[in-house]
Amino acid sequence: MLRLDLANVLFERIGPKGIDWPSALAAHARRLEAARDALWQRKSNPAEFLGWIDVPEDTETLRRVLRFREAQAWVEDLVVLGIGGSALGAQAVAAALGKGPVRLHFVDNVEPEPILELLRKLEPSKTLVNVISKSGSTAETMAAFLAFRRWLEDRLGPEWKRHVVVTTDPVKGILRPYAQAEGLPAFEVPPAVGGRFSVTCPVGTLPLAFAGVDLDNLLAGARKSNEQAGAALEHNLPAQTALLHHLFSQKGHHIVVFMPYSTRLRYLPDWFVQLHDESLGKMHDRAGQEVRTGTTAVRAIGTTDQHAQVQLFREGPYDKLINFVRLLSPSEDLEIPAVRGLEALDYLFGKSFFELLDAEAKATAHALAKAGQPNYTLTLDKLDAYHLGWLLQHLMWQTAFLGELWNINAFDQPGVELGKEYTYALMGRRGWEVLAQELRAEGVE
Ligand SMILES: O=P(O)(O)OC[C@H]1O[C@](O)(CO)[C@@H](O)[C@@H]1O
Repeated sequence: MLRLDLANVLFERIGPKGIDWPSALAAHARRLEAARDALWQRKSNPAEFLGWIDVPEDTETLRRVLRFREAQAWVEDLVVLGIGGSALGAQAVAAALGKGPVRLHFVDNVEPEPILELLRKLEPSKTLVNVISKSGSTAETMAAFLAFRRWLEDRLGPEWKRHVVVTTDPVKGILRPYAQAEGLPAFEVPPAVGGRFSVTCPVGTLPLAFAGVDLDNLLAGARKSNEQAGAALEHNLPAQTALLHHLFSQKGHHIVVFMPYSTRLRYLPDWFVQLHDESLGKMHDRAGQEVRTGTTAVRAIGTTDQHAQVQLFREGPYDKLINFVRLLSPSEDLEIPAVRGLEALDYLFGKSFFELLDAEAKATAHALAKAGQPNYTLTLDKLDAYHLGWLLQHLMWQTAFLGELWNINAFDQPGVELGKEYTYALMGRRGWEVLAQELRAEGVE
């Protein structure tokens, strides 16, 4: 189960900063129901970018992915060339559930030193490169592809083609025709699925197949979230958490801390940050009015960040809503041993590490509540593919519901374009000479 514990957002627990949940839910019932119905109705229209709702149903594509993985038994290292939504989902799930033996590497930056370090370490004949770009135009990913393709060809000759697999849009961009011309295997990012919503399609499943993740259960978990997202409000978890975010943003809580108590989930906040920020930080609403929506997602990991950020979360401004994620059981546990001479630590003797982790999560949530800092907890029975798939899809639904509540398009990202265009100009790309001149006049060269 994925459950919501909202005790620490209620008046009774956190005082005047809190909410009266039953009344809030009743007051927003019609809006939330309208949002739910609108999302389900619009999903068949590709222009709405709601294709991620149906992707977990597509077990046929998953079978193709798994067959491809089985046919590449020789792979020892898989290098993912992708950025943002084309890397973060697979990275988060692989860190949480990856079993090996294939080692995964994510190249999502263009800093030369780490790329060189990786290239020096890899054995080309045992390496498969998965270039992932929906648009096929992202400079970082394309630069990495040019470098890895050359590296493979220099070392393997014409054999390099066995070592590349492409994941891109079925028609748009330059990667699809290139893959066809070179005879490279290629998988699709469905046109109606944006990068940050793509973890359950081959963008995520192909690398995760090499990481040994139980993908049938990952998709089954995502389908469970779909079931909830279509349900009546009292069972509709994403509608409820979206409402929490909406209510607290209205109260001036413009920061959302996403804090799983798990090192295995250490990359999940990175995935959430892109999902949340790129989807919800918008200048205009659907009617074209300037609205400047959004709350800023912040990454944190429990218990680690108790010793870095919790001071601020407790005593700093009342501008945050903290979303804890807590596991209810460990996959394995370790006893903390008793040691003579260290009796001052006897409160730990004989307890387990999981007990300590759990106590710290509850203690921190309550300490924040005592200070009037609103926080809620999503609990997962355990960390497995099913529950993680459920959580990922839940967070996508939450984002979609918030987009509806704020009347914005949660599925585009116009704000990143100008920076890309300036980069083209600075790099001397053909066709961008005028912009390059403008930049020079503005002192940017
Ligand atoms: O898959 P692509 O097209 O390379 O895009 C990578 C990322 O770049 C963005 O388009 C914008 O930064 C993200 O939305 C996306 O996840």
